[in-house]
Amino acid sequence: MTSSPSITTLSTKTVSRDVGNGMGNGLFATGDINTGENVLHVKSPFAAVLDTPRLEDTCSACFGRRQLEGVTELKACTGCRVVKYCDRTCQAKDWKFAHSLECSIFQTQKPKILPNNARAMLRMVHRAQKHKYHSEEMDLFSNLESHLSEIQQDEEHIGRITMVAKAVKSCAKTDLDEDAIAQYAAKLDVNSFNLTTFTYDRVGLYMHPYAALINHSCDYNASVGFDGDELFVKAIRPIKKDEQVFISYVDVTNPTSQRRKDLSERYFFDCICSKCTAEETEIRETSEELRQEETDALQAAQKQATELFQNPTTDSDASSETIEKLERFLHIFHETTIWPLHRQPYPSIRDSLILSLLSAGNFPRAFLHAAIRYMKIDPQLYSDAHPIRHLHAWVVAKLAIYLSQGYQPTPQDFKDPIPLHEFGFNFHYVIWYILADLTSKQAEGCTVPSFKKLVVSNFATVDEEFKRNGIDPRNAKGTVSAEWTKFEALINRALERE
Ligand SMILES: C[S@@+](CC[C@H](N)C(=O)[O-])C[C@H]1O[C@@H](n2cnc3c(N)ncnc32)[C@H](O)[C@@H]1O
Repeated sequence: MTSSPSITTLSTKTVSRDVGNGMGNGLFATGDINTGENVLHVKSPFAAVLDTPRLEDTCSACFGRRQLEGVTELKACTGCRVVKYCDRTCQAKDWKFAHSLECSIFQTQKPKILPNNARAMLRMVHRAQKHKYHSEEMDLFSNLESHLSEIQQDEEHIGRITMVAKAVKSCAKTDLDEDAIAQYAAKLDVNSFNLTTFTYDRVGLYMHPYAALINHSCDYNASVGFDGDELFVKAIRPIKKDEQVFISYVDVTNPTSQRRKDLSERYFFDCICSKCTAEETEIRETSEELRQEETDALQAAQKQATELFQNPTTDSDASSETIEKLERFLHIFHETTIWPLHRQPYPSIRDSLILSLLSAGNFPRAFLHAAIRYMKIDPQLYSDAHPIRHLHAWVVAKLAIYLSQGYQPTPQDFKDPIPLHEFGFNFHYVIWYILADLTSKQAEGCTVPSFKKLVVSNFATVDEEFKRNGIDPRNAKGTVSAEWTKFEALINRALERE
């Protein structure tokens, strides 16, 4: 059976229907959808909550949107003092949405703060009881896959679900029994999204039962992004009428075996997409072609990398030991000479290093690695429209702006493999070029509206600055190209020293 949703807070170019072959329901395009177009836009969540550490520094109504636009100080709810808001507008919005139903519970729980999934369940249980959901949303939620029978086979998993169901039952004002609440918990596990800011930093979890109908493929055709509490699913490549819409549930830059493990552990299925099948054949063929010493070098590097992942560091660990360790691992892969820059775990280690360098305030070195990622790695991993491609370009431009605006090098910076004063290119032309390129790709890009606005307004400022100095880089193609060549040479030099 096909059905088009009539939920007023949702607009979409899809219908849901049974897929067959064990996938359950899925979403299918009702017409041709171009790259960058909205496949689905949900204006109001079923439930969205912040991760516990983010309650302190992120608004619980706009999830950081207005902070990224300039609001600086958050005010705590005077009732529970657990959630914080930009101002009265954000507070009133969340009070009406669900906080009026949970504020007194948060007060009685103090100083304990319920975990994010329990807070999301409280919201769902209470809003359902107050008939705050469209009946169709409730029906969709009821029909979602919970995988409870599989979860029951796993003692640790069912233990976690039961514990959270008990916690919610003990504090919620509800007639639902613990088993029914456990169903909510299981559905949340299988169907929720990572809630992110419009610059793609994770801040919490998000649930909407129509968006949850999108199935996974490692060769996906759509991507998910958030702008405050609004969800956008955009076409990452053209989607034909009647084609199924797919997103990626896991990091598909990981090898097939890792993806399969991640998907079966959280979503209980084995992926048989074209990418998984093709990669298996490719790996077998490549390993037959490699000489023995190349295989040995790759295996040694892989072994050391595996050891790193057995002792993972937190993403933004700024300690010098962590930075040294991550750099050592980059060096191991570099030394093999045949490990591609874009093959995992090489790119993930660089991502962690960039975050650590940013937290440690080492901006010149963070810039070099972010530039390597933008120039050499992303084009291999992501299509032009992919939001990660846009985000990483934005990070390079932002760091370049920061370094060009009176950044004072620290004594540490002078010890860097390539110190800032040796960068040797004109930042302004490179910033202009990256932002001009990003701006020209906005229509087909899969980023969300606030991100697009940020890029366009920053480009306008940089362009204005040039014009004030009597220069239009559009008419100085030779200079832009010469500066870009120097920038590329710097990246190559940094890579040689990896
Ligand atoms: C977020 S739900 C997607 C909607 C789901 N098909 C339903 O009918 O409720 C995730 C679940 O859908 C199924 N699923 C998603 N992608 C799949 C795939 N590529 N192959 C098999 N099953 C898939 C799995 O059961 C998974 O746990």
